[in-house]
Amino acid sequence: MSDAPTGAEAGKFAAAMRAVELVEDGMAVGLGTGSTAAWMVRALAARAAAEDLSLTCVPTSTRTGALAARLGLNVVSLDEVDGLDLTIDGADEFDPDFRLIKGGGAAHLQEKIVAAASRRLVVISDPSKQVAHLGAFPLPVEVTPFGHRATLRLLRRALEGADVDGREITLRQHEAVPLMTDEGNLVYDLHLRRIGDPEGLMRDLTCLPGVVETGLFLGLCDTVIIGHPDGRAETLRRGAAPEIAAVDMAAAAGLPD
Ligand SMILES: O=C[C@H](O)[C@H](O)[C@H](O)COP(=O)(O)O
Repeated sequence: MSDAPTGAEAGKFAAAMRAVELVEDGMAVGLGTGSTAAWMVRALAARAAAEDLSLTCVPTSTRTGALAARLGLNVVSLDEVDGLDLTIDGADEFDPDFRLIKGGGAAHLQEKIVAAASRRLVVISDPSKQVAHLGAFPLPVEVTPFGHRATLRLLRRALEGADVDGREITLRQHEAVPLMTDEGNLVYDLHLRRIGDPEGLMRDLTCLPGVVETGLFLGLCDTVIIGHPDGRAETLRRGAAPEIAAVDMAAAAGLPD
């Protein structure tokens, strides 16, 4: 049990609560990673227990898998299912075409594989992630540890001709050492400030030897739910008018930790 969330956390909670309403009995569901996705896992666990839902859940990171299993969800690996009905995940940025930057928590490789195996990817967000153009959030690029300095040189060269406003690249650190992803790789963060051509940039980066995956999610997401701190959850769908629903914010106190 926990205190009622405030500020951005309240928005994340509202979005998560609204998103889990999309889950139906019998579904195979992809579980995203991050602080917003953690609200969703808790909300889903509460709903599954209250309604005795039979769900199969595929996590996108070891930490999400541990949380989901601890809260009693039926957790399996992606290779144990034929596909997923729905994945619910957070994002670091989304633009008006529902193009995303993900990977602030370094989980974007597994997240993208799970999203691509899902019929739908629904993003849950607080209002701060909505942007006119991608790129203010540094773009994560997962690379193999082998030859990563050579890969860095290739990344620098690829950015020379790219339609971006910044070109600084940093190696992601965790507790003063290079961060290692769940897949044993490293992450370079590309500080681009503005990405003029996300599709072209993704093509130019993913073809480089040593690059495993980028945090650009293009053409994968069809719905974004923005949670507001006052409990409004705004659902944006491609080609449809936004829908607003009110979420019971008091329900946060009843979620399992
Ligand atoms: O690698 C992490 C994921 O892509 C997250 O979904 C993303 O960073 C958003 O995380 P949060 O909900 O904590 O802002």
